[in-house]
Amino acid sequence: MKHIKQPAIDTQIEDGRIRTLVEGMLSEIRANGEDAVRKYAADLDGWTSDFALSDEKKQRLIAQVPQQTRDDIGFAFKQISRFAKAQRGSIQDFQIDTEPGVTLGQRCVPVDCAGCYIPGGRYAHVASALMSVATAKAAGVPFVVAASPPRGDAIDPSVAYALDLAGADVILEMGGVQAIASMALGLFGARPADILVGPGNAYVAEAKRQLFGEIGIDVFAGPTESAVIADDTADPMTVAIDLLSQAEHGTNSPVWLFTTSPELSETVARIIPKVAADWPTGEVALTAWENFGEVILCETREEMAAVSDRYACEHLQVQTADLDWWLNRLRNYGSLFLGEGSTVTHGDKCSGTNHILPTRQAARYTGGLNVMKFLKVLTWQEIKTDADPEMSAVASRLSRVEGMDGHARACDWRLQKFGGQTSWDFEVAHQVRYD
Ligand SMILES: NC(=O)c1ccc[n+]([C@@H]2O[C@H](COP(=O)([O-])OP(=O)(O)OC[C@H]3O[C@@H](n4cnc5c(N)ncnc54)[C@H](O)[C@@H]3O)[C@@H](O)[C@H]2O)c1
Ligand SMILES: [Zn+2]
Repeated sequence: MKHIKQPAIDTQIEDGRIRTLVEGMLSEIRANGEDAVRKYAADLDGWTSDFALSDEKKQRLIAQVPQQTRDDIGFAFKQISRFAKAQRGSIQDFQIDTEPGVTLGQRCVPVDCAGCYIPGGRYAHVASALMSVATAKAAGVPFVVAASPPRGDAIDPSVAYALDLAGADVILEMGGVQAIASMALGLFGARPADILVGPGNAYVAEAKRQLFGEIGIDVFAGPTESAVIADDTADPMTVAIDLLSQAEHGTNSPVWLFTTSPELSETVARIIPKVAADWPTGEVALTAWENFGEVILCETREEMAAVSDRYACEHLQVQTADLDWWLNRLRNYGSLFLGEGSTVTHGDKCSGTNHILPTRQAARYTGGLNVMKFLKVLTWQEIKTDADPEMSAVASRLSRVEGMDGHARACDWRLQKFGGQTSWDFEVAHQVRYD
């Protein structure tokens, strides 16, 4: 494997700066609550109005949304909900009788309240509003709080429409770390969230990371990443456009090309600046390409697969002759886009799979947002008093192997009470009981 193009910037230094800054903001908000949030919203976003979006203002915003946009948001909502509901159907409650009188079960119970962050700094992330809220609702979450940074004197009207359509119960016009903290702590009349979901910039992703434990989070969904795997059958122009289209997310959005074709790698690197020349967002995309773009030339498809799995990219496109081989072989990615007909934009906006996906190699251990993230898989059991006593006898003996005599006695008591077996002198227990 050979690096044809390397990134120009070291992300480690930036990570340390953001970690410290977010730590300070969260502790300030814990100490001074809503006052601290108001200060950050004013300083960072120039916002000094109320945060909770009133019904009257929401209706005014929604009225501004053109019919075509409503229809398109409706289309995306339908696709995303269909996929999410199919996911919900794929995980079931069940119970199983493992022995006579022994029943074990699983129940999938949604969290009470989800906090959904919808980014809105550089772009109005309309689709993100659907991805999080519609998925939470498909999972059966009864109460959803959403927060999105205001753009001018309100959140984006199309975001307001999408949030309303998807069923958000409370909407906060607020962005960044302060919005994440407000949803976690239940400030400004919002219920404290049990889980925080949604993508965001490096500050937002870091705030979620630091709050994890105290509150659930979906995934580490920071600045967008994209990679293309291409062999010599791929069209260099399609590859260049696809890489640039995702680099558009922000100047810290890396894009990677893994290829076995020296010609393709050379052509793509050469044409990228020319392709971006007339894009309205070309400067952002090109800066991201310069700062973080990488091109890696591999000897074989096996080596490409290994490199790709190591990068564990958020979005992964495959433009090769042998798509089935790749689908079966690849193990680490947030979402996979197979063939030249699929591009990340399809999944980002409306095809139906979720676009809130793991970044920074988190795809090694998790997929993206899905209904399961909002569900707790709870287990239960009923061991009948006339069940085979062996269950209690084994539990008792294993407890003593571990040195836990109290645990053992909880079973010994039952063995004696229901099975007539004695392995312990029950005199004291009887005395206490009949005193
Ligand atoms: N991983 C995913 O699934 C996924 C999906 C879509 C978008 N994204 C990412 O979401 C991000 C959206 O970023 P964005 O910035 O446009 O919107 P954002 O809403 O995430 O962030 C805007 C907020 O950041 C805060 N902020 C800005 N500068 C700050 C500073 N110096 N210190 C503290 N806080 C500051 C402000 O309060 C502002 O409201 C992009 O990085 C994009 O790549 C990721
Ligand atoms: Zn994207």
